[in-house]
Amino acid sequence: MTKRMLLQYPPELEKRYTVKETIGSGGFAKVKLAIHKATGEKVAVKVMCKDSLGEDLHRVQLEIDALKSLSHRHICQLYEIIETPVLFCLIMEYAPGGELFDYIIARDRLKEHEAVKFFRQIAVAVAYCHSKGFIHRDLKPENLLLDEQQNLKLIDFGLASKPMDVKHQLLHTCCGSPAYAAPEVISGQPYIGTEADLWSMGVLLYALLCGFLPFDDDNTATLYRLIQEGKYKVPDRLSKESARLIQGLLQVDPKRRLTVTDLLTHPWLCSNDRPPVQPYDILEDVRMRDVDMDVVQQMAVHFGVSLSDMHPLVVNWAFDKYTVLYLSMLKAKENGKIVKLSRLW
Ligand SMILES: O=C(Nc1ccc2c(c1)CNCC2)c1ccc(F)cc1
Repeated sequence: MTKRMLLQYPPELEKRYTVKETIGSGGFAKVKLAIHKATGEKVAVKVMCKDSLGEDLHRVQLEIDALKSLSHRHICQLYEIIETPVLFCLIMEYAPGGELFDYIIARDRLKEHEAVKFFRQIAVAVAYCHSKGFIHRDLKPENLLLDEQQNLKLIDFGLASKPMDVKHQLLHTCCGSPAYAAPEVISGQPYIGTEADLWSMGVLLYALLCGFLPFDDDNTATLYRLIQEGKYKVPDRLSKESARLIQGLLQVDPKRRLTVTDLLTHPWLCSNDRPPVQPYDILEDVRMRDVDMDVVQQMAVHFGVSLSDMHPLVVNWAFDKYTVLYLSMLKAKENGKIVKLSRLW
């Protein structure tokens, strides 16, 4: 991060948000907590400095394209994009529970029933991404956040890819975190992204249930060998069903590996009289639902325009100040909060 960036945020950001402390910093991004002034709602602002992105600049475009296309209860919602000649600012849904990684560490490991709850959420989110033609390619507990209801939100599509044919198009880039990377990814062979994501989910499930990684070594070459051998210890305390699911995902041969459809119908996910995982309902995509005209009416008063002028600005879904206001108002409403918008004029 350059010093310069910390001193000045875009006026567009300062005008409508009160930027607070840093809540995360990854490779080429810093995440700040911010308050959306109009609604008082907390948001996360992912700030990326263009000139320090270098060849990663295209990854930001990939992440933006992915986030614009994805709308799901277990994917962190994009609210607004503010771009300047030097910065990208992605205003995202805030997840107050922080990273699943910290949640596991704090408990050493999860009890089976809690792992099932979380893993079902991850499985439906990944199935939805794949159905929309996106591969995540960096599935790990650090990229899964907890919201106020302790439900998971998937973040960080910075390594995502959208091959033309998500099921068959071969990918070549070796990326993601080594410990979660599939054997075919680290061996540099062309690979199918969906299959690689399913391997990562096997590593993730193992980490949830055991509190440590199946393949781990400080020496990267050794770690790669362990992954390619695909041999790992299964602690005795794991149930047979969960061990079988992990085995189905951690198949070195991607053609023998479970698919996300196998996953969604696996006994371990559909066990203990759990209802079968609901197929994605397109009404989950807020853009497919009827517009909440009460919210649009409040927005029209706020901006001092007519309802008929306000409506097209909302359904335009430009991820601008209208999108963030509409989505923040909906979220506040869902959480039972009454938001009184002040008049801007
Ligand atoms: O909400 C986020 N992070 C977050 C939120 C709360 C807390 C943390 C991170 C970490 N410390 C505990 C509290 C967040 C949201 C979107 C995103 F792209 C990246 C991060």
